[in-house]
Amino acid sequence: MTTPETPDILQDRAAWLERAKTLSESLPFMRQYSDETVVIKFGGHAMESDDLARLFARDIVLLKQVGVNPVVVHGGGPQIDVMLKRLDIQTPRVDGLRYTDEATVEVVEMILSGKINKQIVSAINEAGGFAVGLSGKDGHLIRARKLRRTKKDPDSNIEKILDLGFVGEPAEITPHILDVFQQTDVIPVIAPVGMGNAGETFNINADTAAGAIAAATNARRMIMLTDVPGVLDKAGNLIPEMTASQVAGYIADGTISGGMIPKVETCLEAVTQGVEAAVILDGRVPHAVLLELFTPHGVGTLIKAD
Ligand SMILES: Nc1ncnc2c1ncn2[C@@H]1O[C@H](COP(=O)(O)OP(=O)(O)O)[C@@H](O)[C@H]1O
Ligand SMILES: CC(=O)N[C@@H](CCC(=O)OP(=O)(O)O)C(=O)O
Repeated sequence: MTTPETPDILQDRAAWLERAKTLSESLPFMRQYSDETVVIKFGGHAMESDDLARLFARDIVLLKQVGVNPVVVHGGGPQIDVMLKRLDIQTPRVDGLRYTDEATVEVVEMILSGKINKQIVSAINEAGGFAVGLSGKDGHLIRARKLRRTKKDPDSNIEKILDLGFVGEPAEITPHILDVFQQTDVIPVIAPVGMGNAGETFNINADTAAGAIAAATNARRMIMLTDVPGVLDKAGNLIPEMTASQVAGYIADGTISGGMIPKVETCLEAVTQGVEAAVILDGRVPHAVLLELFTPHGVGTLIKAD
């Protein structure tokens, strides 16, 4: 005899069966990444919704639980913007990088190493994980130096040296402290702040820091979570795959601009240095990391060497 609940129960059962099937199908992918390091860059835009930040934290805990070694490197650009505005400090950006004077670098370190880092650590710990927050200063993880970069002056066509103040770049990564965590249940969460030889603090673009850490840890994959579906062409369509020479062309013709420049450059650098694949993904999509790693339905832009 059927009761009024029967259809619901059957529906529930079908839904759970579907979930069990999905889980079972992800087994070969999980095996593929078992004991492998995956560096995940969690961008400031991707973390703006509390719900998404909670889902992200759960996904990171799940990765660790199934034997992957996730290393989280986070940004916080929009959150730094808010604090600088409150303090009435004006800072321009050049090609996606924040000009960083002495007052700004203090705020950058406070927001990245203090506020955001601890928010992510807390979210992962609340989700049942065991996260530890570090900045590039801890354990000499990121020894930094002043960023050396030139830019062509559009009028004279002459390469000019860019002086971005306390913007740094990784000079040397000492992954020793991360190696220690790999043998344990600890999930490292890294703020992109580094120390120079003279003890000065450098503000490092989070994408750049993630790339350097991915290369130094021989990561299998680097995943960049941001607030767009990936790299878009001029008509707004997703570019599913890009090689080094295509990246250069897209930057030159203005298709790729602003914060997307350090992202694609970092991905290229990472794959050139041995990271198997670098992907730019939409962090606003729930479970974007799990979809990318454990299903054949990864979406976004994959960056490959030429
Ligand atoms: N070709 C492009 N495709 C997609 N986004 C682009 C492109 N060129 C520039 N962008 C900009 O880059 C931004 C992502 O970089 P950024 O703001 O630094 O993100 P995050 O905070 O996640 O690091 C996008 O929101 C978009 O405004
Ligand atoms: C030099 C430089 O630009 N540093 C970045 C560091 C944070 C960051 O990269 O955050 P997102 O990943 O959210 O953009 C900044 O000051 O905003």
